[in-house]
Amino acid sequence: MYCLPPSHSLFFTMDNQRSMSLLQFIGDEGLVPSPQEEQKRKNVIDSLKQIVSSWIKEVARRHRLPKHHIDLTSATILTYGSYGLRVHTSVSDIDALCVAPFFASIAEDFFVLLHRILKTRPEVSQIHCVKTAKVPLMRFKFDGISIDLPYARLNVLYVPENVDILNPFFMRNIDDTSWRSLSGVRANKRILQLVPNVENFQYTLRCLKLWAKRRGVYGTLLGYLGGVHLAVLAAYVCQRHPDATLNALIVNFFRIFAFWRWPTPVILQEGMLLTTVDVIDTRSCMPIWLPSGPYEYCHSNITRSTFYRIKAEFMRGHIMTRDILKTDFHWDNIFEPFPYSKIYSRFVKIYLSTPDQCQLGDWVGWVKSRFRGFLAILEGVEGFCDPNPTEYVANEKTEPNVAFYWGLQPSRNNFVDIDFLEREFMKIINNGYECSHGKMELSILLDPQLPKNAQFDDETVKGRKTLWKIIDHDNKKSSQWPCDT
Ligand SMILES: Nc1ncnc2c1ncn2[C@@H]1O[C@H](COP(=O)(O)OP(=O)(O)OP(=O)(O)O)[C@@H](O)[C@H]1O
Ligand SMILES: [Mg+2]
Ligand SMILES: [Mg+2]
Repeated sequence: MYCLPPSHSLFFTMDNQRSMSLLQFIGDEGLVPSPQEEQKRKNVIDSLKQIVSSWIKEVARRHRLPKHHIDLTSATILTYGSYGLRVHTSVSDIDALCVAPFFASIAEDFFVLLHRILKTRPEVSQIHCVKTAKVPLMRFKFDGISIDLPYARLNVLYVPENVDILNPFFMRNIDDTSWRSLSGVRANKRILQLVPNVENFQYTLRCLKLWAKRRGVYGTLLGYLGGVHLAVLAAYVCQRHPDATLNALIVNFFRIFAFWRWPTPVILQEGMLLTTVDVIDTRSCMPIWLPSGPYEYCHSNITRSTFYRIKAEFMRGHIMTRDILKTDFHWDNIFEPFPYSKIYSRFVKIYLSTPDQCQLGDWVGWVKSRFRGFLAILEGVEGFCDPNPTEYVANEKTEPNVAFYWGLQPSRNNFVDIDFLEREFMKIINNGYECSHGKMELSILLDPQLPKNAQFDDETVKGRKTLWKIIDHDNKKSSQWPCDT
């Protein structure tokens, strides 16, 4: 238990020092966007609000609503995700929910008309629709910033600009898709209401997101933790330690979750709303409550292997942070990139390419959205697999490409029926894909066969090698949630 004897001033000094050096570390890492970057994001959101305001008038006209209804009607944009929690970095996406009145349909008015309007805007590029996901959305760049734009309809004619979607009035008789789309906004709002000190929570979450990315355990599509999972875990620690410093919150995070008795669900305290008997989520080995409704859980693709990896990382964090008097303590070590090439001697390489650069994003995004199925097959064959979320690009190849290297355990005979794996994975990929196909090749590599200059561990990352480069995970990712049908 991280508990300080009040008289022990050395503990307080060390605790404060570590908090200060962590704040310094966050600053040095450039995690917090500059005021200019923030202003750019605000401008983008204002523009989106204007676009949906005039779009909804046009929709009302097309539906032949009476003139006074057309004058009255309105739609808005609500931000959520890491931007809504104010824990985004300069390369994070903006998760922006379009909320409109009941008469604007998702199939025609949102995915056709609004799509057309957005497509003609000079600021918009790379726009595409993800219609078959649990949370259907449009994804595009606006002035270079990635936007996820899902859609919800409320049973009203006029949606106030800052509509309070925690108010049951607005949630009456809404359809399932709208409910799911609204749950991200609702969850964010509840989290911010439930934490005792929002600023402490935000700093803690920023640190945890960086830690999870560096340690290779960030990304729902790969079976790891997403931003929303970490937000709830961070909020849980903040609730239990309302007066703790930043250092103490991080220390407590590792301590609590290193010893958590999964699958006991992580549930934020909020009065007597929940009874654990009612809400146990039996499908996930790491159930984390989504605070948008009493029976909702964060969606998760965690597998046996990734569960093991995440738990090992919690324990590593605990062991490294538990001793407040440790003299050679440096935050750099906690956030050290996971050294794949030192840990694993075998890898499965997933190589994806397209003839054309502009097809690559869609192809890679789709294949990533099918990783869950491939992971299950690979785990069945190999027993264990560590899906390193980092995307690498082979610059020596002429075709646009992305490669993944997932760690495998040593095997006695090293035989893997790669053709079988490739066939099975292709079956999963082919199911439902409508755009033009790229190439997908699987191979098994032993450690010495890794591309010499790939940035696999901390030393090479610091070495800034040029032949292979890492695509920034934030920048290049396709959202974990929407593709996950
Ligand atoms: N697995 C999930 N289960 C439930 N809700 C999810 C899940 N993944 C995403 N969401 C919802 O969508 C929002 C945006 O997801 P997104 O993938 O953009 O992550 P994020 O929290 O914004 O972090 P990042 O900074 O990586 O974008 C989340 O905050 C959450 O409300
Ligand atoms: Mg996001
Ligand atoms: Mg997103």
